[in-house]
Amino acid sequence: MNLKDIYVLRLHHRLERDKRVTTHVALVARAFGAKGIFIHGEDMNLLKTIEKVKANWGGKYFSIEFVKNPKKVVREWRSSGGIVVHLTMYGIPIDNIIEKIIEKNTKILVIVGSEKVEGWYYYNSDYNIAIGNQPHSEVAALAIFLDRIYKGGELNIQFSDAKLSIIPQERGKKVRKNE
Ligand SMILES: C[S@@+](CC[C@H](N)C(=O)[O-])C[C@H]1O[C@@H](n2cnc3c(N)ncnc32)[C@H](O)[C@@H]1O
Repeated sequence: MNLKDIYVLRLHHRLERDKRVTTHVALVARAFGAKGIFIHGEDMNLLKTIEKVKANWGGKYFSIEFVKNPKKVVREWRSSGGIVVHLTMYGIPIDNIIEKIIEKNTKILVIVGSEKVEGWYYYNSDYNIAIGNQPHSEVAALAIFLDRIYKGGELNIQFSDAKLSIIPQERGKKVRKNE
């Protein structure tokens, strides 16, 4: 599967409160076909966790960048020709817009929030997209967005640099060590 130029911007990572959720956002981003993540904040434990996953399971290209100014990331993304998608329960249903986004065939920055998201992001994103209009989770929203973009193909991602690969089993666990 060819990966698209998709990056995630995780807003407002609070060290203690969000450490697990932001880690899960990054894990989903890598596993389901994003090329990297910008995290508003800094968290060296998160970095260590994701680097360890990359070292064992592959995807060394997957980038993690901690940023102090997420608005600058959005501005620069748009001025370099990419589109910005903000995932929010207040947005337009994904089914109404996904084909248009796929057709644009350009790089995508996907914004997910943590606590209340500032109005600025609603007005400076190209699309405010709802994954259903109920409140749920940034992890679920990102997973479903990537799944719609790749139409399910992301579930078959193979990382050519993986040291470990799973051999699927009906029961039990089988892991192969790659040369
Ligand atoms: C726990 S929610 C908090 C939302 C916050 N109350 C707000 O006003 O934006 C954290 C993030 O999950 C994502 N999210 C939650 N429900 C969503 C939905 N139905 N559709 C799209 N994204 C959603 C959004 O990115 C949101 O910023």
